[in-house]
Amino acid sequence: MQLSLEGVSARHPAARSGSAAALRDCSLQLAAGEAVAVIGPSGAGKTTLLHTAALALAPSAGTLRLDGVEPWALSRGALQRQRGRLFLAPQAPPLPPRQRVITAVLAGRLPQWSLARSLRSLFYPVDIAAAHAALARFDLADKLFERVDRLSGGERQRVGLARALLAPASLWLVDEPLSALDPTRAARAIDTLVDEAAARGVTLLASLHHVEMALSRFPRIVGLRAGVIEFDLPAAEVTPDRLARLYAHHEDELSGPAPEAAPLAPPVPVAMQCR
Ligand SMILES: Nc1ncnc2c1ncn2[C@@H]1O[C@H](COP(=O)(O)OP(=O)(O)OP(=O)(O)O)[C@@H](O)[C@H]1O
Repeated sequence: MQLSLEGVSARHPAARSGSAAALRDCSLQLAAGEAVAVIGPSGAGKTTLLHTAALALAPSAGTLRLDGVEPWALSRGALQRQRGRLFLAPQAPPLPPRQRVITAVLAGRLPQWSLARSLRSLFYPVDIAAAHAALARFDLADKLFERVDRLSGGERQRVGLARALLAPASLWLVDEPLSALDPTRAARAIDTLVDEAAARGVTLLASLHHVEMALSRFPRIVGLRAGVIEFDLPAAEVTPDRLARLYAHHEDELSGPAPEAAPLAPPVPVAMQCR
């Protein structure tokens, strides 16, 4: 899927109406199948950008297009269908605590299921093999029937990512997928996401705190600071000098969060595919 933002401004998903824009005059084009990482210091607007691209948040100015279509100009039903073509993995996946992992992962399929099938799957999970395979890609196959509230923060985060592999989406928007993962799991998780997106021809836009991981895994890097795109470059052209300017006064964030030490951000409201 192609994603196009032209002069887009937006408020943070948890902000009250009337508050200042967290994303300002942002223009960005992603071709179908492209993989792009967004980096920048805390508060730069990465979450706001991803939620805007995911149609969870209407721009306060500018134009957003998906495959040339302006979703916010469509009827409510058509907008909802466009949302069904996207997958947003928030920093803290909104997983109901008593839910089984299999149900949480199969929820990725909701946009393509009828109401009857969705309800049936709550009690008699369908496509157990697909859920198992998706979890296996994130080293969680043994957690298939575990309850979500018995998982660690890192495991919950990986369950949220495994959902992408079941979603009927052609654009994945992944917000800091590594914050609760140790370095080895973080590398495996990001490799899985990038590889699976490439294999499926899915467009991938991911925000990452871990700059080295972004530069080594993504061909194109967008640097965001104070709601403004500072650079949009091939990874090889993101020099230490550019990074120093992007992270000025936030130098401690340049090496990424300490593994396992970084708490998950509190969930922000997300427009979910619920029936
Ligand atoms: N709950 C809130 N209400 C209003 N404004 C907020 C709220 N949370 C954040 N903001 C504003 O939105 C800006 C962008 O926040 P956003 O979460 O999009 O940045 P980010 O780059 O994802 O940060 P982080 O890396 O810490 O997750 C912040 O600098 C702040 O000004």
